Amino acid sequence: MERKELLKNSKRLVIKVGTSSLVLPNSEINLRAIDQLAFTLSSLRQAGYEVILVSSGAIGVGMKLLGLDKRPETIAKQQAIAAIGQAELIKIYTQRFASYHQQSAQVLLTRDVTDFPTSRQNVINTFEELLTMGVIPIVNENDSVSVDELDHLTKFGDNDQLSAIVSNLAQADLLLMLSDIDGFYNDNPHTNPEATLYSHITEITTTMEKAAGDKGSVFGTGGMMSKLKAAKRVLDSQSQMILASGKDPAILFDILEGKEIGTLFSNEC
Ligand SMILES: Nc1ncnc2c1ncn2[C@@H]1O[C@H](COP(=O)(O)OP(=O)(O)O)[C@@H](O)[C@H]1O
Ligand SMILES: N[C@@H](CCC(=O)OP(=O)(O)O)C(=O)O
Repeated sequence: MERKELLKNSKRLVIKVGTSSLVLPNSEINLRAIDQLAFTLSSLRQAGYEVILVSSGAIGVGMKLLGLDKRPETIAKQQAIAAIGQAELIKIYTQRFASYHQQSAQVLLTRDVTDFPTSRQNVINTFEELLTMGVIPIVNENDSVSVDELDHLTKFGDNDQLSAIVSNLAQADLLLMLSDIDGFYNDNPHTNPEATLYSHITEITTTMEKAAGDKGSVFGTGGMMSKLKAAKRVLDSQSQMILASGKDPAILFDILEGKEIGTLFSNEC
């Protein structure tokens, strides 16, 4: 089946952007990318799509505000930095979305909230209400309070997993994962120039898992393996995901028109 055909009923979208798309290599906030993202998502909303944004960047933006060039070791410091960065990140998003006449909202989640049935249902209800109101929810992990303890695990792991969980909660038709790379290759293209791009994957195989290497930037936590894990969640819930470059967010217009961009993960073939 053609890409266009596979995507034709995709109305409810979750878009995930990683830190590498939001923070420049020199640690400055990538205001151009945030503005273009706000423009693109506002346009899609106005064209009738329902849009949820899962945005990383709290720690990256917090580091920039404090003038740090590497992540502090202690959890307490990382959580404090996330609190600083998240507030600034949302301030920038709110301003940029408002300039395109688009209302946005902040939803911060921890894993226990999405695992426990009553609070899970409340999250689902919140997404439904916001989408009905035409609002774009901006979701991140509540990094400042989430913990990774054996008897009390409230972290998602990373935002790739969070975006797949949000897609599932909101019953999204399509997860658009924007990364610093234009798709999934049979080897890391940064170390192997011969690597070739997968354009459509129906099933995650062990060969693919072996080809998925580590993350490419100092700010993020995901890496390609984490994107494959997210894709597996999406395929297991009979939904679809596209991994593509976040360099120019306007790429989303072309993707939704069905152009062969990035890697499509879909059970349908
Ligand atoms: N097989 C692969 N295909 C594509 N990228 C890969 C692969 N293996 C490892 N990578 C690395 O994964 C990076 C993308 O993951 P990550 O750094 O987590 O991105 P982001 O911060 O955008 O979420 C790429 O830039 C690349 O260095
Ligand atoms: N919640 C963290 C993001 C963690 C994460 O997964 O980052 P990334 O790999 O850049 O998507 C933050 O906002 O800094």
